[in-house]
Amino acid sequence: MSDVVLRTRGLTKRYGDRAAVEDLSVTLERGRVYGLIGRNGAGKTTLMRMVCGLVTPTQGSIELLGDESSAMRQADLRRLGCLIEGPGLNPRMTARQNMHLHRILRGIPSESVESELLRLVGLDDTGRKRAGDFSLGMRQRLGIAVALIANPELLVLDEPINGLDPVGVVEVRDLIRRLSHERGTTVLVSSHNLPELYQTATDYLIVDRGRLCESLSLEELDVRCQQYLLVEAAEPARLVAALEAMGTTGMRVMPDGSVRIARATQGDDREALVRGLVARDVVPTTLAPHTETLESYFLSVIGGPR
Ligand SMILES: Nc1ncnc2c1ncn2[C@@H]1O[C@H](COP(=O)(O)OP(=O)(O)OP(=O)(O)O)[C@@H](O)[C@H]1O
Repeated sequence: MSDVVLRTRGLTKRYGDRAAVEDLSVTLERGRVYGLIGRNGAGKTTLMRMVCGLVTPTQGSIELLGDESSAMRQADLRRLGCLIEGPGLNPRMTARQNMHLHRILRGIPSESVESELLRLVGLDDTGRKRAGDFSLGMRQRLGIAVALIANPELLVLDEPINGLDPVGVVEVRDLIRRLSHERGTTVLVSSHNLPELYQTATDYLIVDRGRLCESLSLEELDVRCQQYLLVEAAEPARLVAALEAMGTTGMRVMPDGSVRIARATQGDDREALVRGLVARDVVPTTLAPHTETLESYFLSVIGGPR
């Protein structure tokens, strides 16, 4: 069985002459949790809507579970569950009745799936309480249970923790983790809460202005988020040339012209660094140790706040 669950190639969605998503190619593998990161309007929801067949791409292709077609077939979409822009629940129905309704609508014969999923999301003891009286966290979990009704291999969640209190956030996080660990479900989840995403995702997709800026695993992120020395000078190009001439390793030039030097590779001989730069007629205006977080890494990739 292939480990690739979803592959997009050159995926583009234009509204008028504006591209919401442009030439975006990603590969999602089985059992991994992909955190989709981008500022407001970056194209996250549009990408998710295309993946879920809710919006037709202007260009490019989506291959779901090895099956490629510009308009994905209904059978493929059954293997995909999504929670985009709030769960489609009937507020007058109980959790069980909502599950029952969606099971019948999706044509799933096995009734036992209702109890099984309600147990999985921790809503098996809500009895006669109606969904309209649930907390936001309970509603989100019920929405996820509904999205899971056809036992999908890919689950797409657009900002599932938006508006949740800390308890609700932990509940959704635990649920996502369990789904990937215990069921091998692949999850694509967007969030603006980067510290939370850091605890949930195994991989990160950073998008900006509709384009994929970077795709990296948690392990790669951790390597990059190690401690580093931030070096800045009045003329970034001369700074970089001087550092290269000094044989500096583990160096990363940022969009703002600053340079990050991984301390693991270069050590922490700041004095030698200053001497080397000054000898090459470059005076560092900043030379300071830093530790990167997912948040600062994200900002460094997209070029900082606009
Ligand atoms: N139906 C539509 N018609 C016209 N423009 C749209 C439509 N849907 C999205 N857009 C535009 O596409 C761009 C990307 O929007 P999208 O909702 O995908 O971003 P996002 O990353 O999900 O943002 P947010 O984090 O605020 O939810 C935005 O400029 C938005 O205005």
